[in-house]
Amino acid sequence: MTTSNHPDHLLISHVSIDFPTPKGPFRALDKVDLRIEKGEFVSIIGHSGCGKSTVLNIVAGLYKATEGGIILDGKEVNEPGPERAVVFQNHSLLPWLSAYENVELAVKQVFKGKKSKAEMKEWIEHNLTLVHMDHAMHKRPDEISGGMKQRVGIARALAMEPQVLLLDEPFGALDALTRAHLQDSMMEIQAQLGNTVIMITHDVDEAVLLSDRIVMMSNGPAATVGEILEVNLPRPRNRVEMSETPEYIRCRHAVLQFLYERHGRKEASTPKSAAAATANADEDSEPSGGNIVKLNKTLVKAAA
Ligand SMILES: Nc1ncnc2c1ncn2[C@@H]1O[C@H](COP(=O)(O)OP(=O)(O)OP(=O)(O)O)[C@@H](O)[C@H]1O
Repeated sequence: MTTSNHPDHLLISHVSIDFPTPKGPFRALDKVDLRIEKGEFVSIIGHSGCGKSTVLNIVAGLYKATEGGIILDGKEVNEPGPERAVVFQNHSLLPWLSAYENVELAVKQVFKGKKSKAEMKEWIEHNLTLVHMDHAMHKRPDEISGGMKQRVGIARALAMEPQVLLLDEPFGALDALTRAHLQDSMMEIQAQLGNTVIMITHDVDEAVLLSDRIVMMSNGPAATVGEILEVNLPRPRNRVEMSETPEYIRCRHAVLQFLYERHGRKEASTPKSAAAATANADEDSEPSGGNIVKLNKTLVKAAA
């Protein structure tokens, strides 16, 4: 874990949220507390619907906590800002713009008046190169693969020079091989830039491979932080070499046990043992259509 003189770089303090419903307020989160250090990579894992995206949306400033709040470097944040960039599961690129132009939009928003035209061009190209998209920067989203689109989304977020990168299942829609490549790229980028990252995932191996700490959430309603696991694996991490180390196996087992033995979903008809369970916490989740609806809701809010 990165050491820092600012242990409370990002503070999620006593966050609760009630959503209005026809039957009255629905408490989705109850007293979520989390302290994150600068440069730390934290994953949030939990069963579908427990409130992971809600936590991320509150940190992003897209949702407002009913109680408690978010403090970044000593200042309360309650609206979106470029210092907290979000990458969603399904890329949110504008289809009529090239990869370069999509990144340019964000860069202009943040650096207008601060960087010259030439500096902006260099910065956009630098960020696209960082995610290995320099060869296709003038292609439009419909001309590139899903993995490449996610890379552009990550470049766009990084180009805003955020202090905190918020990743909402960034690799969830990708095939296993592309997902592995992007996970490796993400580790390289984070080693280079030292961003603070909060990533939501359903994938236990992804959480163990990438994280300094894994935050395991209890089931909702009124979900909260159940347990926090420290991943004491040295960096740089190599997925093949690491997969058989005792620490990797310990972490993987701890997460599976939390998810399937201590916090198994109540509605699951047959209880699963940690050993029998797949490493993907999404196994019990709702159809992905729910996620798409939720994503659209978030994007509409972000655009408003
Ligand atoms: N805008 C909203 N209005 C009402 N209820 C909401 C709203 N957003 C989320 N919820 C509810 O809050 C709970 C947490 O939802 P959230 O999307 O944060 O869960 P999640 O853990 O991210 O789920 P998944 O893993 O399926 O993406 C769910 O019960 C959801 O139905």
